[in-house]
Amino acid sequence: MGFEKELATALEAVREASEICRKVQKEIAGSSLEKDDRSPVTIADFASQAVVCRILTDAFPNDPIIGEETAADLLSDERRPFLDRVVGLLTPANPGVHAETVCGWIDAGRGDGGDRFWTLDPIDGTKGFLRGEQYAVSLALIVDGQIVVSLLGCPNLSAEDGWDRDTGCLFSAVRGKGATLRRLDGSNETKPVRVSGTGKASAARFCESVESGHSAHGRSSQIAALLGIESTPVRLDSQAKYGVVARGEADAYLRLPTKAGYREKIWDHAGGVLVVEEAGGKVSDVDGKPLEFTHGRELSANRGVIVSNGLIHDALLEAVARTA
Ligand SMILES: Nc1ncnc2c1ncn2[C@@H]1O[C@H](COP(=O)(O)O)[C@@H](OP(=O)(O)O)[C@H]1O
Ligand SMILES: [Mg+2]
Ligand SMILES: [Mg+2]
Ligand SMILES: [Mg+2]
Repeated sequence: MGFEKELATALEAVREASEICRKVQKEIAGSSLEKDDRSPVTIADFASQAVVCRILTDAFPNDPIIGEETAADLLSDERRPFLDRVVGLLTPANPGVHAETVCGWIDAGRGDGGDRFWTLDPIDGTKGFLRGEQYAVSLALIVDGQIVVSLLGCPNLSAEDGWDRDTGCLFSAVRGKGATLRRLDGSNETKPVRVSGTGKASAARFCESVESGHSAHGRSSQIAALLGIESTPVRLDSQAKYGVVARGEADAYLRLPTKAGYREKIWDHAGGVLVVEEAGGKVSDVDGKPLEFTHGRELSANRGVIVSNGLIHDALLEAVARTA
């Protein structure tokens, strides 16, 4: 199956959501609040989830969506002004839309898994978004446990080679059909995406999370030292890290477990994984096992994530094991 309709619908959804995110990021002050787990969320996270869920549900009414956000975080009286701002972001494209309708769109992302479902991170890297740095809109379709379509909209990641640098870029992949880069505007010009050819682990350029609470920075420098790597890792937020490995600007992305018990969420990876794999790279957990997208909202069978150009993957896993 070619998944043409799925890809076209997902491209439209990620583009529309990214446009809203860009608009909010220009006037970000006062646009965020804290969730029960103390992590930040902004009006753009909710608006992005609403837009993507609306577009997906229109096109594929039977497909469940597992999204990060829930409208429950907007429903107290004191948060009503915040909800009204989310509605305001959706009004230009949906004149007269009501708060209840918007909450319904957001909660279309509360689906369960199954044989065929979508997973959505409406803004991955919310902390980066708030700092004016990298973030991504991440969307993937999973069928029978396999990611078959994946997209990463990266509004603050420059497109390469003469493309307008301010446009941002959009990675996509369909299983068996390769990975592709587009500008984030309406243009449909595409470029193939390929990982680097770096075969010597000592020459590897790492990237990792900005947030040391999300990935153990100390351990990644031990791993780099073991491999004889002298360059310092590039730190950037969000699944944009998958994008930079996919297009060969970095050779590996290490996400090393921190405090015991944290399980990675499927939406923090699904959009990036297939882009890297279809670009010729490899993704596994720290034990070398493939990521399993068949256990609901979490990657509960995996610990950490190692992403590479493929060529240096075994060397990375060996060094990871030696620092365990
Ligand atoms: N203790 C933890 N360990 C690993 N990841 C965590 C974490 N706490 C939060 N995260 C996840 O890290 C994601 C951001 O990753 P990165 O640091 O690569 O930008 C967050 O996504 P959101 O920003 O969508 O909430 C969040 O889901
Ligand atoms: Mg979050
Ligand atoms: Mg995320
Ligand atoms: Mg998020």
